Amino acid sequence: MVDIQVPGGPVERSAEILTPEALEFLAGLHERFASRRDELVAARAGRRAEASRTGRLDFLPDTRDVREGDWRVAGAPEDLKDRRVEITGPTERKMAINALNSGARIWLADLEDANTPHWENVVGGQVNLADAVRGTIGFTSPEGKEYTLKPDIRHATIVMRPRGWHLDERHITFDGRPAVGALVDFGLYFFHNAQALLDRGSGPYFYLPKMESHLEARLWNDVFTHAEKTLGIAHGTVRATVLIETIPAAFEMDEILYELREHASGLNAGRWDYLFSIIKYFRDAGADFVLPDRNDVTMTAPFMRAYTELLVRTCHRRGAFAMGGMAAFIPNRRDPEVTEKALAKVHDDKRREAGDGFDGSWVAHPDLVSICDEEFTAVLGDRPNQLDKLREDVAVTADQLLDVKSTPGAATAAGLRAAVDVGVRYLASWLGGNGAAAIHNLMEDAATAEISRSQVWQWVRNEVELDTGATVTADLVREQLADVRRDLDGTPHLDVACELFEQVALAEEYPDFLTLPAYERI
Ligand SMILES: CC(=O)SCCNC(=O)CCNC(=O)[C@H](O)C(C)(C)COP(=O)(O)OP(=O)(O)OC[C@H]1O[C@@H](n2cnc3c(N)ncnc32)[C@H](O)[C@@H]1OP(=O)(O)O
Ligand SMILES: O=CC(=O)O
Ligand SMILES: [Mg+2]
Repeated sequence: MVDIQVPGGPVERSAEILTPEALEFLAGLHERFASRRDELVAARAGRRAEASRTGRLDFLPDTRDVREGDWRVAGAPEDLKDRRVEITGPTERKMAINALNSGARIWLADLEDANTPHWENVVGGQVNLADAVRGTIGFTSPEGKEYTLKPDIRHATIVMRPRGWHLDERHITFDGRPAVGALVDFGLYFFHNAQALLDRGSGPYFYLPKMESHLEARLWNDVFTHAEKTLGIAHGTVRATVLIETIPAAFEMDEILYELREHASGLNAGRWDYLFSIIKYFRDAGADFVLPDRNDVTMTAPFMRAYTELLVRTCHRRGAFAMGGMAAFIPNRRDPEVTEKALAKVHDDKRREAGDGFDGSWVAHPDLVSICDEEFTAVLGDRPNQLDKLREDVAVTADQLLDVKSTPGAATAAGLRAAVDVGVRYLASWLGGNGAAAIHNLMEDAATAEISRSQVWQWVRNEVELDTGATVTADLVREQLADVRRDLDGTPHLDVACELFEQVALAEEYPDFLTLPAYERI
């Protein structure tokens, strides 16, 4: 008998979610899969160190048969055939309703980049998802505004994103060991909703983040198969879209789809974590891997083009959906000038993706749904997707995926200041329970904040010279941090945010994820 404890204690409506049966189901997942997860996460460091030492990664020789073989992923269920617009957002109650009502085809219900895993958010997110699945979700704002699902419209199909493999959930323990965050998020959602979703003509659909190898995808596939069998749900009911958002995963797109082929729906070009991963992977590999200011690195940089072209090519060859990523520009309903610029940038981004062959893309805000829809509809016409656009013209090499040094742009003092400023502001927001925030009119979340702090770490390590002639040193960063702290005086959680920023941007030993030390502080 596994000893199941919930040190997180009761929160609003937790009794509906943390039922004895649901906890037993989680214990079963934990027993079967937690140690494999530990081994896979531990294996990441060795591969990373070797890539950094050699400055190389390559397609795997052992899986050539998979890359060259003729196989396809499972067909799409009806409500995943048209994915031209997907709105992402946290599972907070009001935003959940707004997302479902937004006109987007899909709502990526995010327990990951956009979520702080406060226990209230973890459980509250599951409460909101269960109500959303059943169509009963409602909310009254403190100002008295009523939110309900609009009648007579198609509500967005729910695709839930659990945490990545690296995070624990310490508010549930099994034999004294913290639960695996990803298994808690997946397990609770699947346990409570898989059958209810099927009864409504949908299904249990997932986005899978931050994987670094096809073996991690195999683990997810085994989790799905076990969960389906345990609850008597037909094998192959789950559909998963995998974010290709780490540099090693870009070398294993075929293999990842192959492992999940009975459950796979597609791949997504998660551009922000991808940039973070490249910096992280090659942070100590020398000047060839040093990127310019974050805002200079656009999707037209050669290495980003190589990545997205390869993703579309790989997906369509396998009958899988190729999903575009997030333009970080967001409108500001109080500032028409900001809004106009944001809309133009998002138009450009979605137009490029639709032209490249993507089947749909992400938006961060309801006011952007119509733009993404317009750009994809202009290319798709009456077709629900463009899986038939095979992109046989594309041939991408390892060198192209790793060609960071051809990225135009410069490392500037303003860029350094922005990285410190955004990093601290985001951490303060995250600590307060908001994992996504509008900062200087850009959407910031865990992935974009990872770029900021990793870039600072890399610039210090490589003694990068800025446009002003100054060399980036830990002392220079500390000066910037002191300025930012003065600017933000009075911001909730500022002291801890600054301490954390210093830790994740300047520690000699680079922390793998900023959310790991940050989780210790909530
Ligand atoms: C790298 C990646 O992983 S990207 C995916 C993860 N990131 C995300 O999902 C971020 C999603 N976006 C957001 O969280 C928000 O848009 C933010 C935090 C960036 C900005 O939010 P706000 O400051 O509230 O924006 P704003 O004030 O313009 O919102 C206007 C309305 O739109 C709603 N809204 C804004 N974004 C969303 C969204 N993504 N989903 C649903 N509703 C939304 C707000 O709740 C608000 O509703 P109301 O008028 O009923 O009060
Ligand atoms: O999850 C998406 C990303 O860009 O990161
Ligand atoms: Mg991401």
